[in-house]
Amino acid sequence: EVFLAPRQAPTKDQVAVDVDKVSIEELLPALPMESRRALLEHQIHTPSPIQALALPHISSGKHAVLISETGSGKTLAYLLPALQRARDADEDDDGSSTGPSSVMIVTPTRELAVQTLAEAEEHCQGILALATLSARASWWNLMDASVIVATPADLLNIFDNEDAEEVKDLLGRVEVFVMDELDELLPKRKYTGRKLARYQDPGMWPAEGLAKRLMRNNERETLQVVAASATAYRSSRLRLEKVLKRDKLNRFPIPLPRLDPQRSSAASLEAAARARSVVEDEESEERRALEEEAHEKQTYRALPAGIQHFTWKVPLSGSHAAALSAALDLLRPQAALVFVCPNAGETVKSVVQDLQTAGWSGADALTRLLFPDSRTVSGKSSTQRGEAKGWRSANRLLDVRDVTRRGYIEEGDFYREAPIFVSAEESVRGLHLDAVEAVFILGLPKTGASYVHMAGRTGRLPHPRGRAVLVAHGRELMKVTRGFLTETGIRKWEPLGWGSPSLSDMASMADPGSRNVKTWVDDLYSVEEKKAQRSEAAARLDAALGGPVRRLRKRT
Ligand SMILES: Nc1ncnc2c1ncn2[C@@H]1O[C@H](COP(=O)(O)OP(=O)(O)OP(=O)(O)O)[C@@H](O)[C@H]1O
Repeated sequence: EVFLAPRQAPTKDQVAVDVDKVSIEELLPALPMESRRALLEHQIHTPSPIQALALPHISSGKHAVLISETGSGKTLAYLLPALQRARDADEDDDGSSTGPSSVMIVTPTRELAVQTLAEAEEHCQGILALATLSARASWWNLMDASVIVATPADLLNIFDNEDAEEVKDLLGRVEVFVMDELDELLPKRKYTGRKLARYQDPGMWPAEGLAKRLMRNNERETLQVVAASATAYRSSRLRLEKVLKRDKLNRFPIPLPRLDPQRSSAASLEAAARARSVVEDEESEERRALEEEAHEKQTYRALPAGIQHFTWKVPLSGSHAAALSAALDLLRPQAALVFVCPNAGETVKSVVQDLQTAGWSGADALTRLLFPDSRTVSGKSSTQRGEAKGWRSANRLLDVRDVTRRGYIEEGDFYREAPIFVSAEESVRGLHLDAVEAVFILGLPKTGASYVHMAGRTGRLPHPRGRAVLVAHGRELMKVTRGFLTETGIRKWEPLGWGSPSLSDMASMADPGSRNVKTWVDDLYSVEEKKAQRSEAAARLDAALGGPVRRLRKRT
């Protein structure tokens, strides 16, 4: 019944944005007018906990690894102070020998780069020269840019075709280097592409190559490194630190200061200040033992508390898409994201087709949009092939953002026309789509971290409520609900429903005039499927015992 209740209006944040004594302006006094206006437009008044910690820390030029829940505003937490620092550096610049200062932000996908760029543009119009993105940018755009947002492989590819001196010039201007989604940029696994990395040793990720090149070519004393992710676990941090340790100018304190509101009781500005000194103490601390990571994972909550987690059990013979359709009918989200895991036995395309058949006219694919080689350093031919694709996807992403913007979706819209975007995990890493009220994950996610990033596409600020539904077979569900506990910090997945009706049934149910969802879900699943399952179980037992159970009993 809970799930059939009319949708509740999102209530104000319960995810502890209780730093309401402070405002972002107080934390960043030199915030320019454009930024203030942009914040007001997005109804951003009080900083989120990570912002309360990060804004003063980063604007003072200190390095940082930002770790906080998905959708908690990490982007603004690094963007606002980074833009500020680039401006300040420009003002201090006595001669024009070093040229203007710039902020370089690298992301694992072009889509995320497009989104971050759009956010940066809102906050720096007219103040900094130009923000740009390598995928579309010519070399001259890049040379002029104050903010560069791109994937590391794109940047390395562009650098490769240019004069080394000019590249040195460009890198020499970088004042703040940001790695968004650190664990995706520097994953634990090794790069095992068919082609050897052209720039560095085999096994190196492009982000590593870029960081090394930056350190070699940038002589600024004040060069600042910031990394961010909800799941920046120890292994990714160590990998980054290993690169930074090699800096000839010794600019980076190891371990890097870690900003994590959950580890500091940042409930007020005083607490945030206390937390900052905790962080500074940490800089001098010895590297911790390996158990720490286990402990960290155990106590760490990478997803906001406003997300409810559900399971939907698919029978072995049933289809995930049909189960998804039934689950959608129960939850009726304003907009939804669906992830198809590789082991689900279904593809994005087939799921979209099945949803369309079942009457979900708003279903559409949002996948394989990303530049295919954006994650590894690779050969040129694939780069060129990816170029056009990358652009189509980037533009499409902006359309998708509009479609899912709250306010564009009329409350009264018939729920079967709601936008439902079907995708694969990596395409949507880090993206913010506003009205996504529910996320459906079909099949078994690879790791707890990938569950976190998929489920984290809902319940994001400023509407921190959402639902994540894992649609999978019984065994897979068990694996998740038992095995992912430590990585996700989720204590319980509530069962939402089970079974998968035939798609033609779903289609006939798509008539808005005749919907008593609860009744037909009960009819379809509870009675018929349960009966079928019971006889199936009996048959299995028979087989295990070498004959029908009842007859055995009769004989004895
Ligand atoms: N202080 C705030 N109050 C309300 N909304 C905010 C605040 N800060 C950011 N937001 C909004 O929250 C949304 C999510 O922010 P953002 O994309 O930066 O999350 P994130 O922490 O980077 O998440 P992820 O880990 O999934 O990448 C954005 O649309 C942003 O406008």
